[in-house]
Amino acid sequence: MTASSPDSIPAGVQSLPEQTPPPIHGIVLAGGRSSRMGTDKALLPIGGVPLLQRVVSGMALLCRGVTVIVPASEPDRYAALPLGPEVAFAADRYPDKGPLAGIHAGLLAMPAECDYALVMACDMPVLSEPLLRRMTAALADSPPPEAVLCRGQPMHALYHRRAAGAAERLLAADRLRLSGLAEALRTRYVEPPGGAEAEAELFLNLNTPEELQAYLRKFHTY
Ligand SMILES: Nc1nc2c(ncn2[C@@H]2O[C@H](COP(=O)(O)OP(=O)(O)OP(=O)(O)O)[C@@H](O)[C@H]2O)c(=O)[nH]1
Repeated sequence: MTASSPDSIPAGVQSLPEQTPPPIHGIVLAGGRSSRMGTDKALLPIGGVPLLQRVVSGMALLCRGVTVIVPASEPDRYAALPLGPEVAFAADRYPDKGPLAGIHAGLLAMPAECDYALVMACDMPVLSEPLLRRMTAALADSPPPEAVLCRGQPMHALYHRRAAGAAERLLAADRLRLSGLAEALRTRYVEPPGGAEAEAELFLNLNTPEELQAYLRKFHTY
């Protein structure tokens, strides 16, 4: 290539600019029974703010809009929380089928401008921008993945809106394991930033009073 050839890179530019990552919608699962916690996990006060509100605020900073997925029997469960105008609610279409039903409903409710969603659980207090960047970089693969998971973690993961079809087939067959969704898709796995030892902290979720107490003690967020 000569300096005057039509496809030459202009002087001073070392490489072509990186592709702009596609807009990512945020989906937060907030159904479920919280039976191990004994009280609604979404409303646990962390530093005085309900956990769902904290998760949603973090997602709103990183995502193009956020949808909270609630049980079909209680569509207004969190309507009183001040979650902000960019936050929508959608209800499960398969009641009482667990997180897979929440992912399915979320993917069907995505706005047209986004093809991928970041799926989080309302009981996961840690949202990692470096991990999200690593996952969105994987979307440039050819062919593009239908899901990007950090190791085998089905939450804090990206799913293409097309994954709703695979989720629907699994739900119809009553195959509710979340790992079944990643297995049914063209899934790309990435490593956690900070290495394998960072995984437990990144994917911390608060299921029991003991886990909540340990989290509050560690991060001083009473
Ligand atoms: N939309 C939706 N979200 C769900 C459903 N079941 C669980 N979730 C969410 O998925 C995430 C993981 O849920 P789990 O901890 O496995 O289940 P849980 O019912 O919340 O809690 P346990 O009763 O203690 O098992 C949490 O964010 C839940 O709010 C469901 O049926 N619908």
